Amino acid sequence: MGEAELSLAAVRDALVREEDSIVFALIERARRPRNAPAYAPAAGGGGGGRSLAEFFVREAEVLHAKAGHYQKPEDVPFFPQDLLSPLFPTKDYPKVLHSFASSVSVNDAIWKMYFNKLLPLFTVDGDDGNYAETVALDFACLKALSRRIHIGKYVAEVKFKDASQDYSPLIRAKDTKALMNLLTFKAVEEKVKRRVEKKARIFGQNVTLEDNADKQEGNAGDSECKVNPEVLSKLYDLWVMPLTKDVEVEYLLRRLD
Ligand SMILES: O=C(O)C(=O)C[C@]1(C(=O)O)C=C[C@@H](O)C=C1
Repeated sequence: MGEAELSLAAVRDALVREEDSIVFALIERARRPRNAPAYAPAAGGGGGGRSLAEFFVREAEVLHAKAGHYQKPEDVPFFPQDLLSPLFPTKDYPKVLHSFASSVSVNDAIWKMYFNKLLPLFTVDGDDGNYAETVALDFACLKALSRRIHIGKYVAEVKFKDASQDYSPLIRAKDTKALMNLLTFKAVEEKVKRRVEKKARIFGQNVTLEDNADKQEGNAGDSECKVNPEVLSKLYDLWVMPLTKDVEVEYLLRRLD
């Protein structure tokens, strides 16, 4: 995101676009059952006692970093300590955020939320043995969620630039609660929840060529959807938006350093 694109409308558009990636990633993961053994600490097998899921994400991030990923402040690795510099030339992205922006991360909270709370809500109990495919799908979900949530850094920068006279005293006073209130727009949050639920309903239905007046796009019953639309609204309400706001506050608290 460059300086010219840095307006609240543009950043909110970026958040809207990320909703599609999150909904599709969840739909893909929901094709597989829970597959609990993929998350249990593994004895042997080259994972050093880690679960297959953790092993996969660590190794995938090493590859992604070598290829030049994680250069932008919104692309935050889950295991930054393992990463090497890119092996290929990377583009210099315009630096529109404060220099500490890359170190703002809530990925530990995203990791716990995804595996402990979200996964049981949208996958069915069961084990089909497709563990490698399953953890690759988890990685896609984690990446999409993390990216969306860390775009909060840009939201915070725009809000600060637009009203630095309101934010600066709260930042100096380290008043986390007042900062949280100032950056919260309840009406926007309601719209976001309704929109993601609708996207899950539309993207998650089976599309056929049969002419059936009861089943026009957007009218599929929730039980026919590949991911229950209410899970999306809950995910955003309980975790995605609160974590985005945590990123915003964390960024703002250091904005005057
Ligand atoms: O759109 C904003 O103003 C944001 O800060 C983003 C967001 C969100 O996560 O979607 C978070 C806080 C606001 O209350 C509304 C929405």
